[in-house]
Amino acid sequence: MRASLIQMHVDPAEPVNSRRERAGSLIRERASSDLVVLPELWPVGAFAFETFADQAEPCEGPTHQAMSQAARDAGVWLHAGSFVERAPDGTLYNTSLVFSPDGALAASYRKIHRFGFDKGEAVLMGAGDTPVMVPLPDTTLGLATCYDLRFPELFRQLVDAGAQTLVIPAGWPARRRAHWSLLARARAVENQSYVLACGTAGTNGGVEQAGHSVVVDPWGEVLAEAGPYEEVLTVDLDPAKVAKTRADFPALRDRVLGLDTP
Ligand SMILES: NC(=O)CCC(=O)C(=O)O
Repeated sequence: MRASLIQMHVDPAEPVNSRRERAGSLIRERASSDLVVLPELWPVGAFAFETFADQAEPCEGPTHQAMSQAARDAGVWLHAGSFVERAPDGTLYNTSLVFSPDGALAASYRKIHRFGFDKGEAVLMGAGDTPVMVPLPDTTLGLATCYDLRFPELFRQLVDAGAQTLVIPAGWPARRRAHWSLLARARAVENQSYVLACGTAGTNGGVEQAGHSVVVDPWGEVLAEAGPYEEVLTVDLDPAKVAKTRADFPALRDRVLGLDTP
């Protein structure tokens, strides 16, 4: 299974429409991949909070349409990263979309853990409350977004429900790059799963982005890692490696659940 992670440069100087077109072109260039992944909030920038309300779209807005078309043109499964969704009741969400190769929407996921503590995304957006998985022909995706990476219980829930490949679009800041790399590997090792973690390059909202998108295998080996600039990582995954790792080193089986609270 060939996966491509498109680490886009997100710069407020580039109009959203042209970035959307550019994303479509980059996806079409990856027609030889089975799965293409984009980062978090690439239309606007994960830290460009002041633009969220203006750039919010209904679920079937321009980003949905452009990504559906690109998935169909390329004939790929597309995790289209996330965009600012305006729900019918007016609430904003950080929403990821996954399209099948015929361009149909296969799944959407509203980010559960909002970043910013008492400001930014945490106050501007509503929180999702539903973990989401997407069955592909060769693997089952478990979806998470950026700050979710810090919450291992979400990933364990996804894995318990059958996820084998954890997909994490992000807009992770450069100053916490060490956490990003460490946590991506940790989630792969502890869950004996592939991790596809796709970030952005550039600076938005005054926050320099880390880049360094990474693909980690179920044993924790880094199969590919991007640098700090716009870049596409393409990696061949062996879906059977998940079951093999879990059988050869059955740590997931050895969990002890339901211990008394000390
Ligand atoms: N967009 C985000 O979720 C940023 C997360 C982050 O900066 C961190 O966890 O650190």
